[in-house]
Amino acid sequence: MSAQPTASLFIGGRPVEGQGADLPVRYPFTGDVIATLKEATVDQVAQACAAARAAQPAWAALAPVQRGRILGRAAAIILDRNEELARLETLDTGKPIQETLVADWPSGAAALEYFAGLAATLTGHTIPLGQDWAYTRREPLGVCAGIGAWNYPSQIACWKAAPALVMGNTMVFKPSEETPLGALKLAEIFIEAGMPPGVFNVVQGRGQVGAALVGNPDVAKVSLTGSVPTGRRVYAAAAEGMRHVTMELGGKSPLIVFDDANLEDAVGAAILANFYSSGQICSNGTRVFLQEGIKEDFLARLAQRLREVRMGDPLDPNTNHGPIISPAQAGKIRDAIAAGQAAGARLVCGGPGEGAFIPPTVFADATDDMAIATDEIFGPVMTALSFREEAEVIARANGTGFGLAAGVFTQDLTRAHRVVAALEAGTCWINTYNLTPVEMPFGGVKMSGLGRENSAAAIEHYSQLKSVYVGMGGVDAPY
Ligand SMILES: NC(=O)c1ccc[n+]([C@@H]2O[C@H](COP(=O)([O-])OP(=O)(O)OC[C@H]3O[C@@H](n4cnc5c(N)ncnc54)[C@H](O)[C@@H]3O)[C@@H](O)[C@H]2O)c1
Repeated sequence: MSAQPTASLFIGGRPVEGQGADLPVRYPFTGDVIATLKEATVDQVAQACAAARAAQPAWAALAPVQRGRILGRAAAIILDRNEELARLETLDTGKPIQETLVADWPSGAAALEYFAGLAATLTGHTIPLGQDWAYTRREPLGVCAGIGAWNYPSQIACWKAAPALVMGNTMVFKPSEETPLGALKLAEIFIEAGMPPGVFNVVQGRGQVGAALVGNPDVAKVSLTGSVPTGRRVYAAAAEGMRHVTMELGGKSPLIVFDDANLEDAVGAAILANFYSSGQICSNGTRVFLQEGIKEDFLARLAQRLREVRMGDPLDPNTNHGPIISPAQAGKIRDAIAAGQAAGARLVCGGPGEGAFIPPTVFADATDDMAIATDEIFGPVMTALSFREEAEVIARANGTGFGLAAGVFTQDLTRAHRVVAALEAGTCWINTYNLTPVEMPFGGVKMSGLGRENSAAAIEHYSQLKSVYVGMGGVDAPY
């Protein structure tokens, strides 16, 4: 099984071979090497940034509707080839094909379509000042660097490229070293859709290639999806050059289930909030707070439904739980499971699993200070905590440095909105979980990040305002 691309990088509208270290790409299910890429050297990162800088003025000078049209064509190509692209995404990530067919490229295409439509609506304001007046121009930032995580590689590339490009910026994108294949396809599709060379470039490599990109003097903005420790480093490096940032980082989000909730729906949401994509989702609600009266019923029903999980070959359409991205990540998840057991939490179901697979794992009777309740595991591990009262659960839900997402299950309308208003999280769900339509802003507060992706809000993070004061009369100088 091979997924070898034409070349490792994409610079100035064409595939270019990397001149750096080898980057083997393994299919997480078998561990087989399906492609061997080469990292970009620091010089090649600079070439990609120079190509993006050279392409930017002409790209920005197009009418917005022309840029939108190209993004729209790219979305149509993606949707047309969704099956082939989903297969590649499954090989790259190990995620079940039943997920990649609906959640990865289709979500990327939706972002391209959304921002394509928004393109022609982006305007400044006029400000009346009596005789004089002022206006604002919403202008691009220049070259934007995008850096991705491995869990949703193609979706992340599209979510970053769409608002950036539609605003007249150009981009150099570095996918995660674990999942380098999808972004190269996106670069090809953009060219096929009529995008000028140099508008979207791809470089490959590990953290130090990302660092070279962040520090490149041509780069005006950095948008990172990754962990909090990486986010801290990238934000600090970007600050050196006063670069704009968007930070989509990790979480340990609360999912609060009150005793009046529809139990079956809440159990379903807990499954989606913990085990979809083998739990490798930033916004997962991994601290599930259960009101005391329903705790045991909830856990019993959850364990029952989890028995129906089908782990196995990700390319089998019946498989709904795939392998973990890498042996290193599986090892970290197993360490977290062992720490939960050592700390005395009750293992309701699951456990360390075998090889690349870790089954849906549920801990109960945990306390807020256990590592399984404080640290992001980024795997299929849910921690159930019990609570008595609303004020108590709000305080405990907020008792974390993270603030990416949160969910509330209750039939009480006023309580749902009251609790959500009190939660320190950038993205909240009431009576559902983990839905991230392109129409809705997505992002975190506190250590989980800065800026927003998706929706018109994303445009603010890929543009800057120029204010223009227009004098309509004489100039009255003091001397
Ligand atoms: N908020 C979100 O939208 C979102 C979405 C998906 C994943 N995540 C988070 O991502 C993490 C998992 O992904 P990961 O393990 O790939 O994250 P990571 O932080 O290890 O790596 C993210 C990216 O940053 C690059 N990188 C590493 N060091 C760098 C440096 N010094 N300078 C520039 N780039 C550098 C990596 O090569 C990779 O491309 C989890 O914490 C998860 O919650 C967040």
